Amino acid sequence: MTPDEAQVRERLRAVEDPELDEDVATLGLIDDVRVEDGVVTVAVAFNAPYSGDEKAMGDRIREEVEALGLEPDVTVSLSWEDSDSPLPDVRNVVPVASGKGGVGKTTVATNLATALAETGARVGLLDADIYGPNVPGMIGIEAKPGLSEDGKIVPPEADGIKLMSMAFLSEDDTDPAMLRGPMIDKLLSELIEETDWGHLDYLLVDLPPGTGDEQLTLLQSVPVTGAVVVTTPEDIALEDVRKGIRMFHDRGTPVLGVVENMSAFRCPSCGDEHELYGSGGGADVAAEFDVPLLAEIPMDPEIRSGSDADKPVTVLQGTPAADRFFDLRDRVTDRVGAVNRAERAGLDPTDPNTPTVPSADPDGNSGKGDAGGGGCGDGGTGSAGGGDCGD
Ligand SMILES: Nc1ncnc2c1ncn2[C@@H]1O[C@H](COP(=O)(O)OP(=O)(O)OP(=O)(O)O)[C@@H](O)[C@H]1O
Repeated sequence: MTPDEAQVRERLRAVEDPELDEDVATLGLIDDVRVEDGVVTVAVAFNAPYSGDEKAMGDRIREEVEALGLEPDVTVSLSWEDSDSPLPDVRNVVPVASGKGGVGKTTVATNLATALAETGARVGLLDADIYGPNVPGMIGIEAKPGLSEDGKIVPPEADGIKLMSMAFLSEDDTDPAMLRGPMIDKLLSELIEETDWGHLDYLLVDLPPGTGDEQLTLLQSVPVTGAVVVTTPEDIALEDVRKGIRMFHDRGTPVLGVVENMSAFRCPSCGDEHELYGSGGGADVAAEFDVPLLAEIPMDPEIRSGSDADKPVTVLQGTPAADRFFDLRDRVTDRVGAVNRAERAGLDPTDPNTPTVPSADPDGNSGKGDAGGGGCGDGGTGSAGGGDCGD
């Protein structure tokens, strides 16, 4: 006799979530199961396109369905969509922040954006660094934004990334560095909401350094998935990064993790790495706040010349520096997935490493949305090129 939906759900208890230490059915991540003509359609509540963990879980679900003698069709459900959000078509907003200036925040944001775009993810980058909006230069975008028929700003695009920057504003006699308080709030909100981003898997935001009003404006105006916090290893930077992490946690915003930049000097001739400013500071701060250390990126002339030549180093494949950023991308997508799934499961998304008994109904009847939305290969939005669930 063909197994029914309840039996399939029971079988899916064998699929463990690697971050939340619980199975996907118990966590309430199976939105729907349908059995029809030997095909099982499973709609999963995953929302981190190109996350290796979510791809692996998709593969495991397929294996379990096949073991029941049925053909699997794993799709991403649309239950994540939030029509009340000011950015309903943007799946994940990820600010890149730093406690102090000059630590390499923009370098990390631009390289992370190009590394994400390299996978095929739909990526936007908002350069909200009011005091030094330098992303267009670093990423090599010369085109200016356009205007759509319905009056929205159309961001220029390069290397698969849509970019909006405070730098574009200086064209109309407005020096962003002269702006203060409410004007900054207004401009930032406009840049975010009046831009026609289209469907995005990830919108990265290069925040101004520090822990002031501009950062808070952003946190208030859009639903932030989680922040990447960048620091250098020396003590003074670490003190500032602590403030940054506290700011996010005080507002209930998850911190995806810490990036220690310029953690050592990579000698271009011998390839060895030499610690100039000490090491392990980023790891210590990450441990102190119980968030992951996402990457240790050495000071590398390739990274520097990449920014100077308007090409993030991740556009060049196969260099040691590019590989660090590809690893960072993989960690970030997995963490985005973990934070989203923790929230979905009723766990504390600011602390997904500490699972508690989930409040979700173990039968998966979360009551949120229905299944059958876009397949795992299309990011659940119906258009091409999005999420990857192991197809
Ligand atoms: N790992 C690295 N190796 C070599 N050079 C780097 C590295 N990270 C950043 N740089 C260089 O350091 C300079 C400052 O970096 P970046 O502009 O990214 O810092 P920032 O934190 O965004 O600064 P700001 O606070 O001014 O916005 C740039 O010239 C960049 O190319």
